[in-house]
Amino acid sequence: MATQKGKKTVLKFDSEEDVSKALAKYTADLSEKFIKQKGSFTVVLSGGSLIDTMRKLVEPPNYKLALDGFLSKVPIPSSNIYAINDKESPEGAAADYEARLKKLVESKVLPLSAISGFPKFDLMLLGMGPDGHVASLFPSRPHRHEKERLVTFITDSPKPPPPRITFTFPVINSASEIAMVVTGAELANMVDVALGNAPPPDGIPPPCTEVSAEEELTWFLDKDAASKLQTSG
Ligand SMILES: O=C(O)[C@H](O)[C@@H](O)[C@H](O)[C@H](O)COP(=O)(O)O
Repeated sequence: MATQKGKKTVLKFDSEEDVSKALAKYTADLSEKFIKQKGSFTVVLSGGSLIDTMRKLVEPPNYKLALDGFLSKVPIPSSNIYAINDKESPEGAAADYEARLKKLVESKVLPLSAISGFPKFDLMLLGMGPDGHVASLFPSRPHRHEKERLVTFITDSPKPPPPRITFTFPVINSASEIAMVVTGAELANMVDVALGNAPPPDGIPPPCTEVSAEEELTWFLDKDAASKLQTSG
């Protein structure tokens, strides 16, 4: 298990729709907070179904909330969006992304964590796979243990597409806030493992058990994903 630095909160909702609404408010509220604090809001978005679950940020009736609290305050010019350079090889794309991250630190867009010394994002929005992978850090791949680099890559991801780049845990766990957005019954067993209520299936703690945020890690679960948690959990 991660040496938990910040708080850990588990939120359970009746449906994925309710998760989506809560996630929109959570994101808009954090945007309000960080914009007030420092005039910027830095967010990392993982792939997968999370992107669809973010829909309420831009759908009515949440749209007004999201507009007032998020989109109007951080109209995101395309120059502020850092997509992966998929014209490069995985190795090249990882090096390119790492170089861009270092430039954001040099230009003071991203601070360094006073705890870890790694670049510190305000918010990371992450999903989790049934094997307990987070971002593209997979249980069976050594790069999950990378402790120096900011961005690494694999060419044989167990989840397609095979070539991927990913933030490493030193960067992920330096974030102020992390939302683990997990919905669906097929993830219920791994949620139980991730929250420390059940031993990992093969005795090796999967990446999801290593996630921690410097301020708060918040799990957004629907009823199905939370179905294995003890009722008091
Ligand atoms: O696939 C990606 O882009 C993400 O890096 C990966 O970590 C994803 O968040 C999980 O695999 C959950 O994906 P689903 O929510 O689509 O199952």
